[in-house]
Amino acid sequence: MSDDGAGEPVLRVEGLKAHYDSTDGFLDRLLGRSRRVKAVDGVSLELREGETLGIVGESGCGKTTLARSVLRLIEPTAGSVYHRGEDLTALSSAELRDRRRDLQYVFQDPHSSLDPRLTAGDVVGEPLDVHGLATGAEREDRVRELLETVGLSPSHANRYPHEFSGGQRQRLGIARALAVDPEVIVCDEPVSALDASVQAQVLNLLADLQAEFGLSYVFIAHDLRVIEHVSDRVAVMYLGEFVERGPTEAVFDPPYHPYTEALLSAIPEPDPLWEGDGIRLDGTVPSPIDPPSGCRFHTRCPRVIPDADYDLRPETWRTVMDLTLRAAEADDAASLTAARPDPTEAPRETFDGLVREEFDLPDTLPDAAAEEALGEAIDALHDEGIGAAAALLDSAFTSPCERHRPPEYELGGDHGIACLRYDDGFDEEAGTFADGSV
Ligand SMILES: Nc1ncnc2c1ncn2[C@@H]1O[C@H](COP(=O)(O)OP(=O)(O)OP(=O)(O)O)[C@@H](O)[C@H]1O
Repeated sequence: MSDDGAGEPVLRVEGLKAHYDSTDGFLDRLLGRSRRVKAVDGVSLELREGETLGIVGESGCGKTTLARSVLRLIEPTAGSVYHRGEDLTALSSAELRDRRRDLQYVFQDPHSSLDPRLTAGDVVGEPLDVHGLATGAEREDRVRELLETVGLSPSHANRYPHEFSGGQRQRLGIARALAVDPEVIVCDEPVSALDASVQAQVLNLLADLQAEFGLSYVFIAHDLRVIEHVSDRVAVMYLGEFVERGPTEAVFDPPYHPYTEALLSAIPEPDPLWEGDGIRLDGTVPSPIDPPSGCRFHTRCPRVIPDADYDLRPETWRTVMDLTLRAAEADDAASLTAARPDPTEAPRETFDGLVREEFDLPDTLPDAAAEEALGEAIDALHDEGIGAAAALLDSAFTSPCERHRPPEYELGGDHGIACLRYDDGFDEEAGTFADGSV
C-alpha cells in the first residue's frame, strides 16, 4: 500500500516472515520431517509519525509473533524492518541494543513482564542504567517524573510490582517503556488483561502520552472495539497475513473483507459503526503449519465464492464446502456425523439425513447437478468409506477461493483488501478472470 503521508514512515516492514520450527520427536527427525509454524508469513506495513496502527485478529493469527519480530525480540525468518530508513534486520546486536531506545515494547501481561524482585523505581530506572542515560540524583528525579507522568505516585517507588493493581502495573510497564524517550511503542494487547473500567483509563493514558510526546504506536489487540477506538489505521490479520488494511473508518464502516465483517459481527453488542446483518464465524484459526491453499480464510469464510458450475446461494455453498473440507480431514465416515454407534450401519436414507443434518445441508440441493454430485458422494460415504467420498467431493466442489491466493487489491484512499471478490476482472457468475482463465 502506498504511503500518502509525507516522507519516510517511522517504521516500514517489508515481506516479514517469522516461522517457528516445531519439528518434534524421534519420528519427525527419523523421517527428516520438518514442521514449520508459519506464524507470520509475509507481512508489510508502514507506521507513520504520531499515528496508531492497530493490528487485529483472533487468537493465534500471529499478532504477538509479528510484534516481536518487528523489534527483533524474535529473529525474523525473512523480510526487512526499516526504522527511519535503516534496516533493523541488518544491525549487529550492539547496534540493535542502541536502537531499542527508539523502539519500545509494552507487554500484554503486566504480572509476568515485570521483574518481581525489582522495586517500581528500579523497574522504571533500569532502562536508564542500560542506556547510560542518568545516574544518582538525576536518575531519581527522572524516575519520580516518569511515575508521575503515568499517573502513579512517586512515593510508591519503593514498592514491588505485586503491591500494585493490574492497571497500576501496566502503568509501570508504560513508564519503563517511556524512560528512554522512544519514538515508537509496540503495545501488545496492553489492556486485555484488565477490567473494562481500568482498560479505559490505560487507553486514555496512552492517548495522552501520544499527544504529549509525539509517539507512534503499533497497537495489537483481538478486541475490535479497542482497536476501533485507538487506531488511525488498521490492519486485519489472519493466519500470518494481512487480509485488509486501511484507515479505521474505511475498514470498519462498512466492513469489506468477510473476515473483518465476521469479527465485527462477533462483537456481542452491535457495533455502532456498522448496520449490517451480521455473519457468523465458526471454528478456530487453522494450524499455521499447513495453512489452507488459496485464500487462507476460505475454510471458514461465510462469503466463500461458489463454484460457477452450480447455482447455489452462498449459505448453501458454505455447507457443501464444510462437508467437503471435513471429509478431506476425517479418518472415517462415522466421525463425520454425531450419530452413534456407527451411522454407516443405518439404512442409506437415514444416513443421508444424518449427514445433511450434521452439515445443515438442505434435503435436496436446489441445483440438480450439485445434488447429483452430493448424492453420489453420500452413497460413496455410506458404501465405500471416507476416501472414496472425499475424492468425489473434492473433484465436484471447488471454490475459486481455494485455487487463487488473492493479492492485495487497492480500493482507493489507502485501503487494500486481499479477497477475490474485489478483483474487478473476476466474473463470479462465470468463474473466470478477465483473461479467460479460471
Ligand atoms: N515458540 C513457538 N513455537 C511454535 N509455535 C508457536 C510459538 N509461539 C507461537 N506459536 C504459534 O504461532 C501461531 C501464532 O501465535 P501468536 O502468539 O503470534 O498469535 P496471536 O495472534 O498473538 O495469538 P494470542 O493472542 O493467542 O497470543 C500460533 O499458532 C501459535 O501456536
